[in-house]
Amino acid sequence: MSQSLNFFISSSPNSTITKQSYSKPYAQAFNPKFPFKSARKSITASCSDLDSSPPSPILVSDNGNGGGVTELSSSSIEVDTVTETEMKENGFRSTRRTKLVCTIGPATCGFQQLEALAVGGMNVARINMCHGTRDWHKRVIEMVRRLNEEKGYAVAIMMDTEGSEIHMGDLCGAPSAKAEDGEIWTFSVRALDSTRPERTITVNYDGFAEDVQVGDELLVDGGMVRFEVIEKFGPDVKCKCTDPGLLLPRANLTFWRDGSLVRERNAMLPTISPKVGVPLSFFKTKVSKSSCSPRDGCGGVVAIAECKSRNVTVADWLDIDFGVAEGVDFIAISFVKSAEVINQLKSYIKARSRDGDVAVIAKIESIDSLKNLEEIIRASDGVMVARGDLGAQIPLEQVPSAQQKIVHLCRQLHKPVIVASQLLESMIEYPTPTRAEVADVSEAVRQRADALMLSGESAMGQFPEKALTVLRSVSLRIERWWREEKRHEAMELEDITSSFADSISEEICNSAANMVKAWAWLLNGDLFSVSEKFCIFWVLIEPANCSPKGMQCISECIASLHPLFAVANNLEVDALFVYTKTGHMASLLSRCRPDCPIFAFTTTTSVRRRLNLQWGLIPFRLSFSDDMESNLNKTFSLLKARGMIKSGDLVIAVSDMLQSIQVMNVP
Ligand SMILES: Nc1ncnc2c1ncn2[C@@H]1O[C@H](COP(=O)(O)OP(=O)(O)OP(=O)(O)O)[C@@H](O)[C@H]1O
Ligand SMILES: CC(=O)C(=O)O
Ligand SMILES: [K+]
Ligand SMILES: [Mg+2]
Repeated sequence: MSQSLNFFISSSPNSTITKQSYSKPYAQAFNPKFPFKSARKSITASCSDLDSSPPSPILVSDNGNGGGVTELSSSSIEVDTVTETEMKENGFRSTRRTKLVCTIGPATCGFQQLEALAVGGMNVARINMCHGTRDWHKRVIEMVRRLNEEKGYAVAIMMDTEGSEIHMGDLCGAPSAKAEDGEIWTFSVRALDSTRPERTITVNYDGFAEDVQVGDELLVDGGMVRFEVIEKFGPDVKCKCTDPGLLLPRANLTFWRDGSLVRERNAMLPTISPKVGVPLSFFKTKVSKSSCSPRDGCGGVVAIAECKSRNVTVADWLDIDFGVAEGVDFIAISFVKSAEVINQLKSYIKARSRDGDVAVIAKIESIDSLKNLEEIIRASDGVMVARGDLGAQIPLEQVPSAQQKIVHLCRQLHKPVIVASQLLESMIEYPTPTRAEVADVSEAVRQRADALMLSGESAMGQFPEKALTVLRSVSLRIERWWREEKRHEAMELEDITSSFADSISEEICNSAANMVKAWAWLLNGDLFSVSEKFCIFWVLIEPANCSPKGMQCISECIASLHPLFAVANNLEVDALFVYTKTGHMASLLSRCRPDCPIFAFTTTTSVRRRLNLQWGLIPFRLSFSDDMESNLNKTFSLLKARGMIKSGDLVIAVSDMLQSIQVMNVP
C-alpha cells in the first residue's frame, strides 16, 4: 500500500483555523489508526495502471523560441539524457547538486566539442563579448540550441558583457605569448595591423598612454604577468616585465601607483560601456523608457566624455540587444558598481524581450561592487563572484573572504551565485589539476555555491573536457561528504518575502526541506514502526488567514514540526518534487539546500533552462494542471516507465498552484 502524508494549506470557506486544529491532527497524524475521511482521493487510487504505461519519448523542445508549451504532448516529459543516465546508474539521491558553467571559446566552439561538454555536465554555456565577433557568438548560440533540440539538453546560455575594463588587444592570432623576465614590451593605443613590431600589444582604451605614469606597475590578468612602466612616447608605453608569465589575447589590464590601484577609468566610466557606433541620441533618452534603443535616432558616435558628463550609465547596448534578440537566458554584467545599472537594464530588457525572461547576473569584480554589495544582489537575478578582476582590484588575500561573504549573502537573499575564475587554471596547459586547485573547487562546493565556472580552461585550454570532469567529480564527492558528515553546519535562513502569498510559499518550501529530515526521524524513531507509516495530516486555513493572527497560526503550525527536524540523522526522503510555472517555488526549495535532489517540473523550456543554474534542481519540462493528484500520478507513471524512480521511493511534493506539501511513497 502506498503511504501518504498531506500537509495542505488552502483557503477553505468552510473551515476555521484554531490552535487546536493543529495540535490535535498533528498528534493524530502519526497514529496509524486515525480514522481519516477525506473528499480527496488517496494517491494510490490510480496507481495500478502506472506500470503498464509505455516508455515516454523525449520530445523535441522549442528551445529556440524561449518557451511555451505548444510542442509538449500531455503524456511526455523532457529531461536530458545525461541526467537520465546518471539517475539510472547512481540512483537519484546521488545526482550532482552543484551546477557547472563553461566559457565557450576556440577550444570548444564546434558542435561535437559542445556536445562533449553537455555530456560532461555543462549546465550553462557562457559567451564573453570581450572576445570574438557577434557572428561567432551567434553561431555558438545556434549550436547550443541545436544540441538542446536534437539531444534533449537544457543547456542555458549566458552572455557576458565587455564592461568598462581596460584590456589588451589580440595577439595577431596567436593563442598566447610568453613574457620573460626583464623583456621590454610596448603597450600602444595606436591601431596596429597584424604586421606590428615584435613584443607590441595594443590597448583598447585611448586614454591609457595619458593616464599611466613612469614607475607605475601594470598588471595583466590581475597579476598573472607584471610590468613596470619605464618610458612613454606619445601613444606608446614601454614597459619592463618584472613577473614573467603567459599573455592571453584581450587580457584585462590594471595599473597601480604607490601600492594602490589607479581607479580613474573604472570609477568614471559607465558600467556598461557604449561601443563605437552607438548613436548619441540614445544617451539623451532615459534607459528605462521602452522607446530607447541604441539603434534609434541619428548615427553619431558617442564620445566617452559625453557619458561621463551626463553621468548616464549606458551599456554595451548593441551586445545586449543582440543577446535579447538571440533569446539568451542570462546576461552577466561586468564591473557593476551599483544597483542602478541592474535596475535600468532589467527595465530595458522587460520592454524589449518577448517574454521578458532574460535573467540579469551582476558580476562582483570591483571595489565599488563590494561597497554596494547588498543592494546589487537584491536588484539582480543572480551573482557571479568574478575572482579574476576582483583579485586585481583588492589584495589577493582578501578574495577568499569576499567570496565567502558574497556566497553567503546570495543565499540569504535568495539569488543564485556562481564562483568563477582560475578554479582549475593549470588545466589550461596540463591534464591534471594542482592539489590547491582541487581544494579551491572543494571550498566553493562546501560553501554551497549554486554553480562553478570554467573560463580559459574550457575557452582556450588544452583539456576542456578533463577540466569539466574534475569539477564534476569534486562536486559529487564534496556534496556526498557534506550529506554524510557536515549537515550540522546548515545555515539559518532569514525570511525574505514581504507579501503574504509569498511568505506562505517560502514557509512551505522551508518546511518541505526540513521534512526531508523530519521524515527520516519518524521512520527511524522508536515511536512508529515502518509498517505503520500510513497517515494523513491536513491543515485547512481560512481566507482570513491574511490577518496577522492567521499568519501566526501558520507559523505556529510549522514551528510545531520543527523539533522533529532537528533530530534527523539518517535521510530517507529520496526526492522533493516541485510543480512550478515560474520556477519561483523551485528556487525557494533550492535555497534550503535540502539533502535530497529537487525534481522541478515546469511547463516552459525557458524556465527549465534558467533553473539549470540553481543548486540541486533537476529541471524537467512537463505539462501539468492544477490538479496535484493527477499531476503526481502522471509524473510517477512517466518517470517509472523510464526507470528514473521506482515503487517505494519516498517523495515530498509541493506546488505553486496549490499551496500544499504531500509526503508519499511512489506506488
Ligand atoms: N570567444 C573567444 N574567442 C577567443 N578567445 C576566447 C574567447 N572566449 C574566451 N577566450 C579566451 O579564454 C580566456 C578566458 O576567457 P574568459 O572569458 O573567462 O576571460 P576573463 O578575462 O576571465 O573574463 P572577463 O573578460 O569577463 O573578465 C580569455 O582570456 C581568452 O584568451
Ligand atoms: C569572470 C570574470 O569576469 C572575472 O573573473 O574577472
Ligand atoms: K566580460
Ligand atoms: Mg572580469
